[in-house]
Amino acid sequence: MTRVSIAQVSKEYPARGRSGGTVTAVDEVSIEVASGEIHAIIGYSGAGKSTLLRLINGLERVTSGRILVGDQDISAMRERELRRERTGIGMIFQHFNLLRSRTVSQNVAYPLVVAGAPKAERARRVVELLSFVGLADKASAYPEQLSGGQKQRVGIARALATNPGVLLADEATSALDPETSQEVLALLRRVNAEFGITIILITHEMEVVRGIAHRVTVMDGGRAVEQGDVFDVFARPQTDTARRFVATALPTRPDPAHLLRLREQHRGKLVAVTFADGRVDQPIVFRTLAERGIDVSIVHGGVTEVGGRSFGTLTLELIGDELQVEHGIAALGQQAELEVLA
Ligand SMILES: Nc1ncnc2c1ncn2[C@@H]1O[C@H](COP(=O)(O)OP(=O)(O)OP(=O)(O)O)[C@@H](O)[C@H]1O
Repeated sequence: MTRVSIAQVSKEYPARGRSGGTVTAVDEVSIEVASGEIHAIIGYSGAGKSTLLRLINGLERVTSGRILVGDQDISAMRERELRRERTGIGMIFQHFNLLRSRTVSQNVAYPLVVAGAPKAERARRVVELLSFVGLADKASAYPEQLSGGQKQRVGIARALATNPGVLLADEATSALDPETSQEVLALLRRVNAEFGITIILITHEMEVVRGIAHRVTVMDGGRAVEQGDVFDVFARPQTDTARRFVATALPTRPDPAHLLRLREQHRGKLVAVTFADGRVDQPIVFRTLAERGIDVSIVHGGVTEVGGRSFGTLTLELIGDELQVEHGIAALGQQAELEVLA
């Protein structure tokens, strides 16, 4: 069980091409990752995610700020101490980074060889890990004989070999098809649940965050622009970046051009109902309207779930007696966030 504390961390690089200038890849970022938490760092390309991950395992050194992994101050360590500390930090990669000339067993054993573990212990651990990731029958296979999902399972087994307290995942499912991605995410959930391993994953995929993370940090331009429980951040995004991510997972409000088209096609009252606190669910909304004899159709939007709580925005067309529709809207306004669009 290991917590990770990132405090006011910045990383500057010399600007490529220009002399004297610097690029701030990570800008005063603070993230507290509790022991046993799955924390997603989401952002577009160039946001600084990979740099931050490399700072956590000490592959890059901070320009300022402090990073604690457990009680160890990664940002202050010398290279030799760091090498030892890294056995407590596993890492998996988008393109798996397996050794092509070694078998699955040898790949998984590799960190144990580096750590100087005795042969018998290595053999025992490899069997245990391959069975955990469901690849016991592939021990003697070579990476090129495996599917992408199987390669990532080997990557996960290898990352767990030295019993790390923290696992860093760098776009671990980005190279996989959606179904295989879900299988790998399910395996990571088991890694977290069965071993209590803290997981920090970077991704540009909203589905990954929704599917696995407890908490999320949204990065933009090197800064952490939004942070919190996944449900809270996605149900009420505060920044454009977070809003754009939510919109990739489900259609939200119609934009003005779309609203014009909806108005042409639908003669009833158009209202947008937002489910954002996890309490109000769809049956309540539809019942409230049906009780007043109002016909309802969903004309746009979507609702999804995080941790069993639903959020999203539905644009509804309400048709019925004018007064009843007004009453319905008033009643609904007591229960959910509602905006009359037309
Ligand atoms: N070694 C380096 N030297 C100079 N600039 C760098 C270096 N590494 C990263 N950068 C710059 O820092 C910024 C953040 O890059 P980083 O790779 O961390 O972002 P990212 O969010 O992981 O994006 P991607 O998903 O595309 O890798 C970018 O502007 C990048 O060009």
